[in-house]
Amino acid sequence: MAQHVVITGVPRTGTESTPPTRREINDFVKDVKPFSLFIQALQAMYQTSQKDGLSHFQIGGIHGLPYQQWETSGGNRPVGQWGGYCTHGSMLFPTWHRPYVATYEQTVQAHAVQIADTYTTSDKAQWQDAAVNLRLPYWDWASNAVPPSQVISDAKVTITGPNGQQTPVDNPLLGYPFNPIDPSFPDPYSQWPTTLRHPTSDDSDASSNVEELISDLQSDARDLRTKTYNLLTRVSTWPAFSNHTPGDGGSSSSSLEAIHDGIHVDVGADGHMGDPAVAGFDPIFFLHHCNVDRLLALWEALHPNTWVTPGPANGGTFTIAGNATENATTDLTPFWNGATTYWNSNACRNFETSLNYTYPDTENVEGFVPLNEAIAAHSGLNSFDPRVVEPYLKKELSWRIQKADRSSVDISQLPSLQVVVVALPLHLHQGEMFPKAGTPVHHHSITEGKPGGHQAA
Ligand SMILES: N[C@@H](CC1=CC(=O)C(=O)C=C1)C(=O)O
Repeated sequence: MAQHVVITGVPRTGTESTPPTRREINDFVKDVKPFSLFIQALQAMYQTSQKDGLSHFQIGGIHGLPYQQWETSGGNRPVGQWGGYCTHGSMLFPTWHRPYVATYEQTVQAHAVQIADTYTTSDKAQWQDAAVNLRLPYWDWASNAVPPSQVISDAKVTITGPNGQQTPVDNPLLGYPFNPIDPSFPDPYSQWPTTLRHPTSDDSDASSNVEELISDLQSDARDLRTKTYNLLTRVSTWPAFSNHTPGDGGSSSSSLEAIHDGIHVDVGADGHMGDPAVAGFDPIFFLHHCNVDRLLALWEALHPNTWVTPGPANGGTFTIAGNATENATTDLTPFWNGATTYWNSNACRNFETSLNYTYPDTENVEGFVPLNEAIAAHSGLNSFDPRVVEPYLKKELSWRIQKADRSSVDISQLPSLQVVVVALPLHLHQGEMFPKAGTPVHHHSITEGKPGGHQAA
């Protein structure tokens, strides 16, 4: 038995064929069930004792302060110059944050499942379903530089509670109230009872200056969009993509980490988000990093043959020595993936299968090619009966991939391609003008075993 929390992502239920989608925050806040469950799950994590490894405080504290061991990973004190576990300025910046976000996500979702079980409404099953499918929302700051009011300014948010009543509750997305303020915190963090964005002062009665926050994000909006576009379309090596240490033709401002740094500063200014030592305590950190992970996912899709290259640890972390070399198999501590092993970059490269989530942008794309006319014209069978057509198509159906410039692409270069044949039975009822469609029937044996054909799960 493992003596520590194991990061699995949200557990698979067995009934889902593709993993559920992480959704953009503007869309997410409008969907009553996931939003209500998310808010209540955050409340539960805030109420969990700060001594518990899965409290909001302890997960947030993996990143930087209190610079302590989490879930038995590493020793009693940092081995690198930086006391937190997060890897900054290093090749591992994008991939370290992947299991980190998954840690928060699996904890939120586990609470949501328990909360959904307490609903006494007639649509309880739908609440339970919403909990099973709940994933962390991401804040796509390249499209929507200013997050919705539920994330930055609403003191109260309205949720539908377990009795079905709409209830206004204190908004946990505005900040985390420390309970207590950790004794390791230096000034001014030792003064502030809650996380702050653009704090109005260093005193204990400081508040967040939301107008200033909005104004900073608005002035950065165009820049964020252009930089993100350039990142996806022009940056093509891992050293230049991954982190803000200039490398491989990259610059200190065009990498994923550099763009992400700007958001930290825009959101936090002199508050928690602006300082890696305490940024992980602000709940917006996880919406932001969910988007950083999405950009990694998009970049992976655009550069399927490029991945983590070896590089210096740049000062190290709680567990990584400052002069170490990191690569795709370096342990992403403290994220255990078993009793004695940790996640590494290779293990979480395919996030859909390893951590059980997807993004709207990377979900399966589906297209249909009707075969009726071709079968009628070429087969000479005089029938659409599947028993007649199936053996014919097994023998004759072929496909190839061609680019817009008509050059062909080797099918083995596109492992995700799946061609399947589906028959749609039509029934013409008496007196009706058009036939009604029945249930589609798959004929997987037609394409199975051929390159790009049906792949058994
Ligand atoms: N220190 C970064 C901003 C920053 C990055 C982080 O990764 C973080 O957690 C908090 C803040 C900068 O000044 O640009």
